[in-house]
Amino acid sequence: MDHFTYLDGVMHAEDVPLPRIAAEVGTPVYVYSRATLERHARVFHEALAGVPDKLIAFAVKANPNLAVLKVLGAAGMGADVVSVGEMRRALAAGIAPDKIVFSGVGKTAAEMIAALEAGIGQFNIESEEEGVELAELAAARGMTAQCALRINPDVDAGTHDKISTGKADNKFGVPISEAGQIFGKLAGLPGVNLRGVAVHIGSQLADLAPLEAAFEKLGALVAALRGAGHTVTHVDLGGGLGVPYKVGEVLPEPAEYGAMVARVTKDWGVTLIFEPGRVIAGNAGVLLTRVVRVKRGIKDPFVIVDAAMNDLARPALYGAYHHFEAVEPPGARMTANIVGPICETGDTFAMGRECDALQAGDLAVFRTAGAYGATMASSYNSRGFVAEVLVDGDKFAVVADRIEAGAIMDAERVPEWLG
Ligand SMILES: Cc1ncc(COP(=O)(O)O)c(C=O)c1O
Ligand SMILES: N[C@@H](CCCC[NH3+])C(=O)O
Repeated sequence: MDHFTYLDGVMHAEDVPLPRIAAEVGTPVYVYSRATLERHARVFHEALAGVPDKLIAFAVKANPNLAVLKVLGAAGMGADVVSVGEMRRALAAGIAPDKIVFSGVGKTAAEMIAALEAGIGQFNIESEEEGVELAELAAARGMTAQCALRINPDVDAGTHDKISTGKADNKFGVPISEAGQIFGKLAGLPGVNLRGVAVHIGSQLADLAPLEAAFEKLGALVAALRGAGHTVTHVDLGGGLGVPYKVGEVLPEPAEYGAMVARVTKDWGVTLIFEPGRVIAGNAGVLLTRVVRVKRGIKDPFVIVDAAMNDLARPALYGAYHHFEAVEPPGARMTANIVGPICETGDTFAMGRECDALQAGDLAVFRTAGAYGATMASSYNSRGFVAEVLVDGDKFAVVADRIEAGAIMDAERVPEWLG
């Protein structure tokens, strides 16, 4: 049961001390553990031992760092991508095109053409309109796109509203009530081989019941489609398995998820596709930061760190909890507001949090930052982009350079007529 514990991975399983990384690379910096990424890939794979025919495609959006993708690709994973940019990254990391699945509600014609030309394994079509357009693009090129139809099963995943994707009023997939009719229409088009269905109901799921409900609905749909004379060979069950963010928090283990999937799908006779993101990368990374100063507050002091909402957006965006602790715990504790330097009150990681007693200059980490961390960074307040480091036993490498604060990008122009 140690797959996602906090105290191994970057902080303890690797031999490179975080203070050395801070000294050599500077802070803030994301630090990922190769050993933990590989272990999570293996644990997830082993959890699905009861599923004979499968593709596990890492959700690139969770962590598109090239080195991370390379580690996961070498561990046997394919890629779930939602843009041509993610597709290019997966390919550059050596992931074979036929192990790439393209999801997303707004694929442009240019993106679909690029993915057709790259020969990706499957398009997850999110609407009738998209299916018709893809069919035309493929047929015009004498190609056949391998496709699944993404279904919106109208199941409440019980997660944060902003990352729920399977309720009827969410923008994803086609309503399950119309799925049979839309499948029939698209299956008849030249240019597509509609070979299955797909579902993804949301992220950071703390309970298997909504997933099971969605999968049951999908199973019934597969039976109905076959009853109507369609061939169904592939079903994509998406991602969504949650991870613990709080010490001691208990979430469904991958093994429990795998057992449920094997039970629900045992008679389906299809290749199953999985798109895990957070469960693979979340607890394989931390955001390493330094305390700039501690400011007296009316109630609790403000611990001002050099990381901010532009580096780790989840607390500001979803009110998300990230465990915060000193790299070298002083023993003493304090209650503090943990904030970044950005000029918005939203740049707050935690209010009234009990944590290690920290002083200016101390190093600390936000845990569980390997997924939806660096990938959601921005340069707001002209802070530049955070660096990323991969640790592997007794060595480490910078795998994404810091873009310095206030850097003027090649892409930026001041028109001559401004004088
Ligand atoms: C289509 C799709 N697949 C996979 C994922 C990965 O989800 P998670 O990181 O929760 O496993 C997402 C994000 O929620 C998604 O939108
Ligand atoms: N960005 C979200 C997850 C979104 C999942 C993408 N479908 C998070 O940080 O929790």
